[in-house]
Amino acid sequence: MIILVVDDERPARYALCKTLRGDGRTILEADNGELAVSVITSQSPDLVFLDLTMPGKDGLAVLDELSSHSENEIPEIVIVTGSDSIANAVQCVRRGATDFVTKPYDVEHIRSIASRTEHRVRLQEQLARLRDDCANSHSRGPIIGASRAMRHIFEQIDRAANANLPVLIRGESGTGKELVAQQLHERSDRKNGPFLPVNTAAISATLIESELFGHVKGAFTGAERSREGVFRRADGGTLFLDEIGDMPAEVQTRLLRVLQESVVQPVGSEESIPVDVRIISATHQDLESAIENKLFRLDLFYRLQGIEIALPPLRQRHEDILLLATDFLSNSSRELDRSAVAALVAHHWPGNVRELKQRIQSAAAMSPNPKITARDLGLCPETSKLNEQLFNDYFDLPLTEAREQLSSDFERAAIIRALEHSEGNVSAAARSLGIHRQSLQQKMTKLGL
Ligand SMILES: Nc1ncnc2c1ncn2[C@@H]1O[C@H](COP(=O)(O)OP(=O)(O)OP(=O)(O)O)[C@@H](O)[C@H]1O
Repeated sequence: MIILVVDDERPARYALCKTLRGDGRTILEADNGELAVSVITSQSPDLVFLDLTMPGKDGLAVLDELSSHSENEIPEIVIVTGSDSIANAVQCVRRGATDFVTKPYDVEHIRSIASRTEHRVRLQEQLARLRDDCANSHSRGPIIGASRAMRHIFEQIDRAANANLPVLIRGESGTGKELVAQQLHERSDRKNGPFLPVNTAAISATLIESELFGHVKGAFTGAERSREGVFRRADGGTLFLDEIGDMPAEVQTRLLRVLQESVVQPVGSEESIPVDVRIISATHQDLESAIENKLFRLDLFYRLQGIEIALPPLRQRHEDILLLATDFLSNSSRELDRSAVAALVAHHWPGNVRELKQRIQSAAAMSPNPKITARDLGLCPETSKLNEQLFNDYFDLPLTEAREQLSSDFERAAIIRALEHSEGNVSAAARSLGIHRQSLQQKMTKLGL
């Protein structure tokens, strides 16, 4: 804790400083109002004992000046005054001072004021730490998640960021693999270097080598100029190789060489150029079966896998769904209604967070009402429920019974969905289902709708 003692009289300052001395306390002194203002603004003391009567800028003027700097928080200020100027001291309290003491002061009273501030400072520090911990446990940069699985991912990001080993990120499409790769880069010593994402599945097999390693002029028909390639462009930074499960075999071989020797050889060149690049790769493919089927090199797999981070699908982390949904809505004035909340939690999320983001953002843009419904999200609660339980409820039944039950459950869900879409208009629902109105009415009666 920092305490500032302001008094123009040296012996008075000395006595107060002596009274206040203690473990963990830094005591600063100022012998005039000007200096007091400058120390308060530059050192941000936690507690100030301010003499009211001083030549030049007195205590009241110091307070006035501090309150005119509205950007700075006024610290806890205790006015020290003679018994003849209590009225002025009261004035000071009105202008923002916390308290006042009269001279000759009681030493124990002064010490108790300091202890009280010390206690407050400690509580504030604890609160700030808790707030940080809390914010930290729910996000890493733009990555949000409160589930146990995501908190584990956050710990892995923290540990892996500076490990300077390759990282292989696995997970279904839309689970946030690229976001994780970015955070690993942002939190590493390489953060001032480039972060280059390359979708290896999107580059044509004929161009991929030149894309990754570059080429020299004339290396092949159409190579009118030499090209650097992403490895050299990412020198000193991180290269994010996405969809590595779809990389052609000959590129796998050359990539392995770069990883083993840290040199690249541009297409058409004999020259080996050293590169310092950290590789983070990602895939949604089952690499083990690709290896078994000789589609992916085992030695390359081991090279890329240095550290493995496996992102769980969204349907396995229900706690994150509403947290993410609320975050995706944060720039809009819309809210989710109860049907939307139920549907979000029940949906199977085949497209993971990408699908959630897209559904929320499009509902927020398109919904005419302030409350977003399940229908605005394109999620009918009945079908979502069916989706979630799909097949699970039927496995224990004999096959023929299961087939009948499944068919009748599906019919019910399809009818409810069609009726919801047509806002209860039976003719329109029948049209969308491709059946006659009477037939739909009979089915509705049978199903008790
Ligand atoms: N935990 C998360 N918090 C916030 N946004 C997320 C999270 N996970 C994914 N997203 C968002 O979802 C979208 C898809 O994420 P990303 O591109 O990182 O997924 P991916 O696993 O790399 O997908 P793909 O395999 O299809 O390339 C992005 O808009 C991303 O910002």
